[in-house]
Amino acid sequence: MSQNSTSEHLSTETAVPRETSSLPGGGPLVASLTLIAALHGRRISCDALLSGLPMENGVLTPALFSRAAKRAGLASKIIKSPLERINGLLCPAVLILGGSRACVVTSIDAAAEKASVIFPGEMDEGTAELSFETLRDIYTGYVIYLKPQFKFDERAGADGKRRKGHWFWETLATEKNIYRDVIIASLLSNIFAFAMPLFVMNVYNRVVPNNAVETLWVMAIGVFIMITADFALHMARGYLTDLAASRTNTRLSADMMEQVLSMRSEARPASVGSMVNSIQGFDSVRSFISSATVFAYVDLPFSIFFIIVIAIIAWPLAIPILIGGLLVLAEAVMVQKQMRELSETTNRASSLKNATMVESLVAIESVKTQNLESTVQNRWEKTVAHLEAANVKMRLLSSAVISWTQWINVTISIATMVIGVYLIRANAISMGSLIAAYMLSSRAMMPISRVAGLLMQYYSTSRSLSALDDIMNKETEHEEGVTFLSRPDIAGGIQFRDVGFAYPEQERPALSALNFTVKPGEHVAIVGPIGSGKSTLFKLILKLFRQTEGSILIDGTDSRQMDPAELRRAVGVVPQEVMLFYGTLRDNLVMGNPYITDQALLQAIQISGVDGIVKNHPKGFDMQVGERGANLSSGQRQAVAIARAVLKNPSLLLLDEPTSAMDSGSEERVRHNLKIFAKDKTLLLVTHRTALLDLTERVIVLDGGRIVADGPKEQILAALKEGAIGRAY
Ligand SMILES: Nc1ncnc2c1ncn2[C@@H]1O[C@H](COP(=O)(O)OP(=O)(O)OP(=O)(O)O)[C@@H](O)[C@H]1O
Repeated sequence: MSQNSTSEHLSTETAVPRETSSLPGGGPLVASLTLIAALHGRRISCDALLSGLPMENGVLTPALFSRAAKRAGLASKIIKSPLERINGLLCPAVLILGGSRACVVTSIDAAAEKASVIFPGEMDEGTAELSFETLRDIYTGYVIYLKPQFKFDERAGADGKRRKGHWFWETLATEKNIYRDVIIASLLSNIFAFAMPLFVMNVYNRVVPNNAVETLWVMAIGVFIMITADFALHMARGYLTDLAASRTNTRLSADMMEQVLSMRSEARPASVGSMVNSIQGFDSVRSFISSATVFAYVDLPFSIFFIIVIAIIAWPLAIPILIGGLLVLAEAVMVQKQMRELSETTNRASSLKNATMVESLVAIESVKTQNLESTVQNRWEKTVAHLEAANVKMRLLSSAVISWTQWINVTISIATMVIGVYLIRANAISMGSLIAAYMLSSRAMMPISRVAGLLMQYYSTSRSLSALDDIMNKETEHEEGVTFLSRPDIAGGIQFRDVGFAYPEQERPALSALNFTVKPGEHVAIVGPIGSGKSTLFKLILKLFRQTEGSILIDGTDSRQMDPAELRRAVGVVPQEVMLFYGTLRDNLVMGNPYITDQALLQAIQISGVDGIVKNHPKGFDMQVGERGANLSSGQRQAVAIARAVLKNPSLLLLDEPTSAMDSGSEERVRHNLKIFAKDKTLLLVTHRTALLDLTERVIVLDGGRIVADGPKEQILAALKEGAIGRAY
C-alpha cells in the first residue's frame, strides 16, 4: 500500500465532527417500542431491540415490529382500526402515522374524541392531548397493540423454562389453523373415497341385474359431484400445506440466521463447514412438513377404517391387507437400526466433506503456496468415498423397502381376488362387493406404503433436527430474562479487576489476574510477545468472549450488564485481521450506518488513507472489494478498517496492530492523523511497531497472559531496552 506524502496530513480542525455518533437509529417505530417497553417495566436499548434484524436503511419497518417487540418480552399485533374503535384497555399502543412516523397512544376517550399521545424522539416526549380530527390527518389506520409476555422467574425452575416450547414445533404450531383445515379436508376426502367402490358395487349388484338405467344416472351424477369435490379438496389441501410449510420455512430460516448471528463466541462450533452442514440439514426437516408427509400421517387412520369396511363386506377379504400392511410396516421398522447407523455415518461424513471444502476455499492461496493440494485432495476423496459408501447402502435399503412394498401390494391384490372368487362361489358375496373390496384395499394400502417410505427418512430427519436443535439451543448474547443497562454513550474508562480467561476447551488460561485501569481520554499501548493475550484482551472488552474470572468495568459499569450490540456500536475497532464483505468500497465503509454524511466519509478516508485507494481506482468509491475484501491488499484493508472505526467517531478506540501491513510512509501518515483524531478519545493500541507508540503515553506489557509491566511510556521502553522486564520484548 502506498499512499504518498505527509502533505495530506489532517489538521485538528478537519477531524470528524462529534454529531455523527448521535445519528438517528431505528426510526420512530423503535422509539415508540422502547417507550412502551419502559412503561411495562422492561428497559431495553434500541441496539438490543434491533441488532441483527434485516432493517431497511436502518429503520424498523412495521413488518419487523413484532420481532423487535418479542425481544422486549412483548407480544404485538398490527390491526387496521379507525380511531373510534381503538381499544383504550389495550393502551399504550403504537399508531402508525403517514410519512414513516409513529406515536404512542397512552389513553383514548372515544366519547370525547380525544387521545393522549407521545411522539417519541420528535418533541420533548411529553404527552399531548390531540383530537381525533387532528390525528385523523396523520393516522394511516393501523394500530399496533402490545401485551407483555408472561415471564417465569428462577423459582419456576427448569420446568418453567421448558414451557417456552420447542423452536420447531412452536413455529409449526403457529400454522395450526391451516393444519386444522387440512385435516378437515382429508377427512372429507377419505369419506368421498367410498363413493367410487359403492358406485361400482351398486352398478354390479343392482343396476345391471335389474336394468335400472335411471338409478345408474342418479348414482353417476352423485359420484361425479363427489369426485369433483374430492378433486377440489385435494387441490386445496395441497395448496394449504405448501403455504403452511413455506411460511414456517421462512420464519424458521430467519430464526436460524438470527440465532447463528447472536450465538456467543464460546458456544460456536469449531468448524464452520460442519455448522453449515447442520444448517443445510434443515432441507430434510422441511420436507417433513411438506404435503406428502402430512397427508401420509393424516390418512393413516383411515386405512384402519377402510379395512373395517372391507371386513364388514366379508371378513376373509380383510386378511390379505391386514397381513400385507403389517409386513410392510414390519420391514420398515426392522431396517430402522441400520438406517440410524447409516444416517449417523452420512451426517458425520458430509460434515467433514463440507468442512474440508470450506476450509480449502477460504485458504486456497495457502493451500497452493504450501503445496497442500494433494493432502487436501486426499482428505476430500477419502471423505467422499466414505460418504458415498454409506449413501449407497442407504439407497439400497430404501429401494429394498420400496420394492418389498410394491411386491406386497400386488400380492394383496392377487390374494383378494382369489379369496373373493371362492367367496362368490360360496354365495357369500356378490361380484360388486368383491370389486368394491378390491378398490378399498388398494386405497387402504396407499397411506401404509407412504408411511413405510417416510420411516426410511425418519432417522436422517431426526438427526438433522437434533443437529439444528444443538445450534438453536446454544447460548446467545441476548439471553431471555437478562435485562441490560442502556449506556448508548460511553466515555471510554476501562477497569480490569482480577480478570482471568481461558478459551473454551483450553487448559491454559490466555489471560490471568489482570488488574489495570484506563482513564477516559488516556492513550495506552499494549505490547508483548506473540500469543501473550493482547488481542484476547480486546475481545473481552468487546464482549466477544466473557471473562472466566473477575470483572471488567466500562465507565464504572460491569460490562456484563451492558448490551453487547450497544457497547460495540460505541467502540471503534480495527481488528488484527480485517474482514470486508462483498460489495463496493462505499458499501463497506457505510455498512451498518446508512446515515453517514459525505463530509464525514471524506474526512474518514483522509484520516485512514483510503482516499489513496479511491483516487487510484477508475471506479473510486464504487470499486468492488470482492469477498472478504480479496480485491484489496492487506494494507488497504487495514486502511478501510481504520476509516470504518473513524466514521463511528467513538469515544473509545481499540486498534490491534492497525498498520502492520502498511509501508512506513502510509503508516506515518495514519499515525499523524490518528494522533489528531484520537486527541480527546480513549485509545488502546496493540502494536509491535515502535513508530506507533508515539500515539500513546502509557505502556502495558503482557507476557503469558499476565501484566509484567505498566507505566509511563518512556520508563517502560527504557526498562524493556535494558531487559529489566520479564521475558517480554
Ligand atoms: N480462538 C481461540 N481458541 C483457542 N485459543 C486461542 C484462540 N485465540 C487465541 N488463542 C490462544 O490464546 C493465547 C493468546 O492469544 P492472542 O491472540 O490474544 O495473542 P496476541 O498477544 O494477540 O498475539 P499476536 O501478537 O500474535 O497477535 C494464545 O496462546 C493463543 O494460542
